[in-house]
Amino acid sequence: MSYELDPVTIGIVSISDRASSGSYQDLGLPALQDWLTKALQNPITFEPRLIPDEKELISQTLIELTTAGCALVLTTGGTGPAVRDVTPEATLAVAHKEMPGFGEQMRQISLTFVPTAILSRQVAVIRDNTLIINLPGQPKAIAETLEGLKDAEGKPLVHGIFAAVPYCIDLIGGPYFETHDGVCKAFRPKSAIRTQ
Ligand SMILES: Nc1ncnc2c1ncn2[C@@H]1O[C@H](COP(=O)(O)OP(=O)(O)OP(=O)(O)O)[C@@H](O)[C@H]1O
Ligand SMILES: Nc1nc2c(c(=O)[nH]1)N[C@H]1C(S)=C(S)[C@@H](COP(=O)(O)O)O[C@H]1N2
Repeated sequence: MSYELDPVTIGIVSISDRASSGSYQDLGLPALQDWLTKALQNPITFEPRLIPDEKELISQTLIELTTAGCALVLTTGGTGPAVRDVTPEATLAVAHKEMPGFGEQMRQISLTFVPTAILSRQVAVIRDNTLIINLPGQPKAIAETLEGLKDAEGKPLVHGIFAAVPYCIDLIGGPYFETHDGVCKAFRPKSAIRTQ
């Protein structure tokens, strides 16, 4: 590689009534940060937020992170059918464009792990130059949905959603995300691959 890696700012948002009030330890932010640090070659600045399941607060937080220059915002939690689960509504409220493929693929991946994957209403949207993606709240679901399912030799059986994230960010005018192929191979058309 003969070029400098772009620095990237990533918002990570854990949405949980109990973790944000201290009833249990938040495992969402560490899981997001660990996976992204493992998967990306770029220098990363994280913007972490731990908030309760309040629609207005979630929307405000997403707007704030978009304005702060995050190319990517990943949320975890609050995507289910329970009364307090409002993350998809809060995300759609700040959307300029919907990206339904991410939610469809995540449910597809998660169904290989748990039959209740169909209960997750997760969405992905674009606001200005930021891609915002909802992940389920179970901390283990974070790596599962981002990375997908691999066989014993590490060959992908179901592609994780992160494979499509770098090219999406290229298309909305963000920094060039470079992954570690062993964790997650980013897919780009040949014409979009940076060589210098
Ligand atoms: N931030 C978190 N840290 C640790 N575990 C979590 C977190 N968020 C969710 N979980 C676990 O995943 C389960 C499903 O997540 P979900 O988002 O549906 O939470 P919940 O049951 O609505 O409660 P809460 O919002 O208080 O976390 C939780 O019951 C909890 O066991
Ligand atoms: N990969 C994966 N996806 C998953 C799960 C899981 O354990 N692993 N849990 C499911 C369950 S039980 C629910 S209710 C929905 C919504 O979860 P959330 O409200 O925590 O976001 O995500 C689903 N998706």
